[in-house]
Amino acid sequence: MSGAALRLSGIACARGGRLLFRGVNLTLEAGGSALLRGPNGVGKSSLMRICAGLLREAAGTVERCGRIAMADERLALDMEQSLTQALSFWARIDGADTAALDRALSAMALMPLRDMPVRILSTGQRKRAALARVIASGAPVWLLDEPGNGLDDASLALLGRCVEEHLAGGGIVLAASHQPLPMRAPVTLDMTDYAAEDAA
Ligand SMILES: Nc1ncnc2c1ncn2[C@@H]1O[C@H](COP(=O)(O)OP(=O)(O)OP(=O)(O)O)[C@@H](O)[C@H]1O
Repeated sequence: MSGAALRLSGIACARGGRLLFRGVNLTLEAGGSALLRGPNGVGKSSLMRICAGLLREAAGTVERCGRIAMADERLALDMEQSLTQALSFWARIDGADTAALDRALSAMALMPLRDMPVRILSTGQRKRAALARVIASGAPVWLLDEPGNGLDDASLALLGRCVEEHLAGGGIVLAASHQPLPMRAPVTLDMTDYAAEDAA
């Protein structure tokens, strides 16, 4: 994963014709992590989507080196399939092999649930499944939007271990969260510092 990077320069974001924030600069190189903080509606998810290339920036530049995997509130797993089948769909797209998927399932303590239909999984189990997809992808750049939502203490600790291993292997993690996350010394961006005057 050496060579992974995410570089934001002078990023501004407008939604619904309203300028939300501007002037966001952030450079993450291999092994780097950052945490986005700030109140509801300040634009954390919007910035994540700009980083993923899912939303166009109103100004500035985004430089991405390495594939990106994102986990947000959208589960994007087929409810009618078993957890393994649903994750295998993405593993094929991501170019991940069965061993990588099994490692990700184990990392998120999902092995006992692997044959369960996605629709019966609990909130926290679904969140762990979404994280397993990111882990299995092998993408160096992880974008985690509220990854701790619904996770109990044990699952949060699992997430912390996965993040640590990913960073140690030269990966990059950008997370947005209202709750403390088990990340060691991330760069912290308070998005209120970048709020546009006309943002409500
Ligand atoms: N598709 C859209 N069209 C117009 N406005 C939008 C759209 N999506 C989001 N917004 C607005 O953009 C603003 C920022 O939303 P965003 O989800 O980025 O905030 P956030 O900081 O992640 O909030 P939260 O802490 O609640 O998750 C909000 O005011 C929201 O209503």
